[in-house]
Amino acid sequence: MSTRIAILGGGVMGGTLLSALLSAGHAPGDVVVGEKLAERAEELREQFGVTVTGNVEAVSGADVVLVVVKPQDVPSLLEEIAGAVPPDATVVSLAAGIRIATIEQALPGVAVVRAMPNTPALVGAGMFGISPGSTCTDDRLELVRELLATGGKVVVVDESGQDAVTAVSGSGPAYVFYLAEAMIAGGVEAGLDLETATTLATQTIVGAAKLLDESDEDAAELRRRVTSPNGTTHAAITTFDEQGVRDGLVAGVLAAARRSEELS
Ligand SMILES: NC(=O)C1=CN([C@@H]2O[C@H](COP(=O)(O)OP(=O)(O)OC[C@H]3O[C@@H](n4cnc5c(N)ncnc54)[C@H](O)[C@@H]3O)[C@@H](O)[C@H]2O)C=CC1
Ligand SMILES: O=C(O)[C@@H]1CCC=N1
Repeated sequence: MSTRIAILGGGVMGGTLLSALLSAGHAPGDVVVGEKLAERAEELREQFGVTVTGNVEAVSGADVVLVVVKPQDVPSLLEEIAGAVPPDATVVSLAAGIRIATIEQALPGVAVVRAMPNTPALVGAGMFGISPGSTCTDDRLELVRELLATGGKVVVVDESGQDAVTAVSGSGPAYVFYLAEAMIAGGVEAGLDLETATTLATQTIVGAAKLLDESDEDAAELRRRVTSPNGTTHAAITTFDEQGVRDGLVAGVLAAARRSEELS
């Protein structure tokens, strides 16, 4: 039998998951969205042909409930759906910093999975780190893995690793966009027009990411292969090191992990 899915919160990430699930062949009739903004609800109905309704109605009969509202909206949402979630449903929270224990306390007896997504899921190239709750069986975790895999790659980590996952892949797309902004700015300063600099930087990041993904070599070796002795890359990397760019990036990732810990 097909899996019935409720998506609570149809914003950027909820809409992304909805789109990924339907593209992967889940029937619009098997997905119900709970979205409180009337205008957004209408948009989702029109674009995807799914039912968009209240949260309580959305979770009734669901096998899997995806919680995709902002972290600060999670406690009241859990309170709202507490009596309505089927006892054999699996609840997946994608909200940054919300602990499994918090959800298990709010929904006693219900199996929980915590997941950290990222925005490249918008183009089917997302990264999800998922952690099973105390009563989540391997079968349920596998079902959640399969559902999220429609939007990208999925790794299973212990919940204690979620702050690090958030720091590397959750926030990570922003680091790459930051690099892109800097490469474009450098290109313009070196004499290119903005459009050309943007095309060069974008395709370079896409190509390097693809090479890193598909090559058997690690990042350090791939970098070494671009770097001729005393050449242009050497000049750039030496300057990055002198200016503390690498250390700054490592410190930034650690700051994100600490912030994630603070927020939960
Ligand atoms: N955007 C990102 O890069 C990432 C987002 N996340 C997580 O995904 C979750 C959602 O984030 P976004 O989609 O970016 O936010 P968003 O603001 O675009 O979407 C949230 C949606 O939930 C709706 N909503 C709020 N309260 C509701 C309620 N009680 N019932 C039904 N709908 C309700 C809002 O109207 C909105 O459409 C957050 O918890 C965030 O931590 C996690 C990692 C990355
Ligand atoms: O910046 C944030 O707090 C969220 C979590 C991961 C990505 N965005």
